[in-house]
Amino acid sequence: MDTKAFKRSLQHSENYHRKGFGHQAEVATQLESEYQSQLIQEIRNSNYTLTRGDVTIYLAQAFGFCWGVERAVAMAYETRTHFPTERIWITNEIIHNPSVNQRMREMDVEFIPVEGSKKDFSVVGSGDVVILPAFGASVQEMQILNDKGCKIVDTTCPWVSKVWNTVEKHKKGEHTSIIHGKYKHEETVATSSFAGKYLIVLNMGEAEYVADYILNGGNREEFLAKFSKACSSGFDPDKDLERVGIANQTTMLKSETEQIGKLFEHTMMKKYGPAELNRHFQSFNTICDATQERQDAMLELVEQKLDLMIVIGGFNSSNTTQLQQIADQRGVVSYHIDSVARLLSGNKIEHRELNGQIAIAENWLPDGKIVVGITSGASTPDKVVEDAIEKIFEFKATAVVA
Ligand SMILES: C/C(=C\COP(=O)(O)OP(=O)(O)O)CO
Ligand code: SF4
Repeated sequence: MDTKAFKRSLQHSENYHRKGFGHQAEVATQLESEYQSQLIQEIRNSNYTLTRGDVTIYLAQAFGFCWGVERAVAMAYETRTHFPTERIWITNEIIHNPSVNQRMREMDVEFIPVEGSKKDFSVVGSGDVVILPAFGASVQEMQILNDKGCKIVDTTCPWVSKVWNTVEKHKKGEHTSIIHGKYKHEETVATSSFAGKYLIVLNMGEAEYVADYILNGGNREEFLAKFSKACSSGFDPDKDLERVGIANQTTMLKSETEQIGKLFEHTMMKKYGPAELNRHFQSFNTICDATQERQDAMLELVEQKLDLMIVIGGFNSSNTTQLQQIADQRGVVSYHIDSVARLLSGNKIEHRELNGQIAIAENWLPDGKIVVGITSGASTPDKVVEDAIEKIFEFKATAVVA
C-alpha cells in the first residue's frame, strides 16, 4: 500500500477534519474549569515552590499538559459541541490519563470495542464520527474508517506525524526503520504502520543486541524469536539491516534515543566505513520538545535535596514512566501515582513500580519537615496535581495534631 498517497488523498476528503470547528473560545473556558488549577498557578508564580506547615513543595519547571495534548483534548471537546446528536467514537484513549478518558465517556464518546486483541469496527456506522487520538491511528484503521464513509476527526499531534514522515523517508531510501519505542504502544503501532521494513527496540540493551548482529552476525532464530512482535512481516536480519534509519516514539527517554542513534551510526561506520555512512545510516531528531523540556526539568529537580518525589500521570503513560525512571536512576525515593485516590493515608501509598507492578508502600511520608518534589506527565491535568498536593498537606497537618 502506498501509505503516503493514501494519507494525501484522505487529507483532501470532505469527511476528514484535522482542525477545530470554530468553537475554540467556548471549549477553552470548559477546559480551564475542568483541568486547570489556581493553586498550581500560584506555585508557578512563586518560583515553583510552596511551603505550608512542615511541607515544602518543589515543582518541576516544566510539567503537565503539553501542547499536543491540549490540542487533542480541545479538538475532542469541539467535536462533541459540533456534532451534538451524532454517534461519536474514539479508536483508543484520547491521551493516557484516566480522568480525561472518563470525561470522554461522560460526554458520550464511545470507545471502539476490542475483541481478544482486535478492534471491532463493525459497530461504527457510516454517518458516525470517529476521533483519532493524540497518538494517531494505524494506516489500516484509517483506511477502514475512510471506506465506511464516516467523519474522521484526526487529533494526531503534529510531532507524531513528523515521525511518520521520517519513516516514509527511510522507506523511500530503502532504509529499515529502527524505532526506539514500545511495540504495543498506540503511537508506535501507528508509526510502524507507515514504515516499510522496521524493527522496534525497547532500550539500549536490545539496540546493542541488534548492533552486535550487524557487525558479527549471530543466531538468526534467536533474533527472530526475540523481535517476533516487534518487526515488519518477513523481516530478515541478514538482509534487512544493511541500511538503517532511526526513529522513535516521541516520549521515550531522550538520552537513550540519542545513545541508540549514536550506537547505530558507529556500527554502520565500522561496518561500511565513513565514506559509505550516508548510504547506510539516516537519523533525524524526533524527540518532541515537550518530552525534552519535562525530562530536562526532572533532571534539574532531582539535583535538589528532596525527601521524596511524587510523579503523577496515567499508569500507561510512557512519558510519565520516563520521568520516574530519571528519579530512580538518581536514587531519589519516588512514587508514580495516577490520581489522589492512590494516597491512601499518611502511612500508605499505592503506586506503580517501574516494572509495572502496582504496590503499596508504608510510611511513605517522613516525620517532621520534608521537601517533596512533584512533577507530572504530559497528559496530566493540573487539577490532578493540585489534589495530590492538597492531600499531602492534609496528611502532614493531621500528623502534627495527632
Ligand atoms: C499523546 C502523546 C503524549 C502525551 O502523553 P500520554 O501520557 O498520553 O502518552 P505517552 O507518554 O505516549 O504514553 C504521544 O506523544
Ligand atoms: S508529548 Fe510531544 S508528541 Fe506527544 S502529544 Fe505532547 S507535544 Fe505531541
